[in-house]
Amino acid sequence: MTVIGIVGLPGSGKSEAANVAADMGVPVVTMGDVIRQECRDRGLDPASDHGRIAQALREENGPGAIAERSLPLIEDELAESDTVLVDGIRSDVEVEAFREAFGESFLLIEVDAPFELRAERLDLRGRDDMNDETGESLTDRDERELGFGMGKAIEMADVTIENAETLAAFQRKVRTLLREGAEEIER
Ligand SMILES: Nc1ncnc2c1ncn2[C@@H]1O[C@H](COP(=O)(O)OP(=O)(O)OP(=O)(O)O)[C@@H](O)[C@H]1O
Repeated sequence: MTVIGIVGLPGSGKSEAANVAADMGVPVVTMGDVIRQECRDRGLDPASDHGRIAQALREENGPGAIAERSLPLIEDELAESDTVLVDGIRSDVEVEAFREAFGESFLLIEVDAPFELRAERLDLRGRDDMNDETGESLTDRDERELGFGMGKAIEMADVTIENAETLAAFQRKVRTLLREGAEEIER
């Protein structure tokens, strides 16, 4: 059994790593789904209330709340598949929740790409890499994510995958790591 978590700054390539897993038949549990479900349970619209409900869940049930609520979803997938990938980890507290639940079977992967490449890939060009739709610059977004504890989560990673070359090269690295990581833990 292997549970693989993915961390990295905005635009580093976390979703692309999850896509590789899905293409390999590895189920992907997205922690955002927990928040979207909670929005619906509270009669709210996930599109507009996602951020507020994520914050409310953490305030009401502690900083590990979203990780805790994703555990049953992961366990359901583990009933069918030896490896499951978890996308959406935002903090060290969440990493600790997964380490507690899965012990040595939890492998944390960091995806890393330089700021300029992340800005380019997120199509944020011009002054201070501002996103015209949200009015938030990539610098601000990085700071917001680091404020949640993403920096500490990244420091806890077991493996780093660099994503500074082509998408095909990155996909190859992720495929290799998904295969080798699983084998290593089974040994
Ligand atoms: N090596 C690469 N070459 C070119 N484009 C890439 C590469 N890696 C990722 N991208 C593209 O960059 C964008 C950001 O990648 P992705 O969505 O995987 O990042 P993320 O870490 O999930 O970001 P976020 O935190 O914003 O959800 C996507 O459009 C993706 O297709």
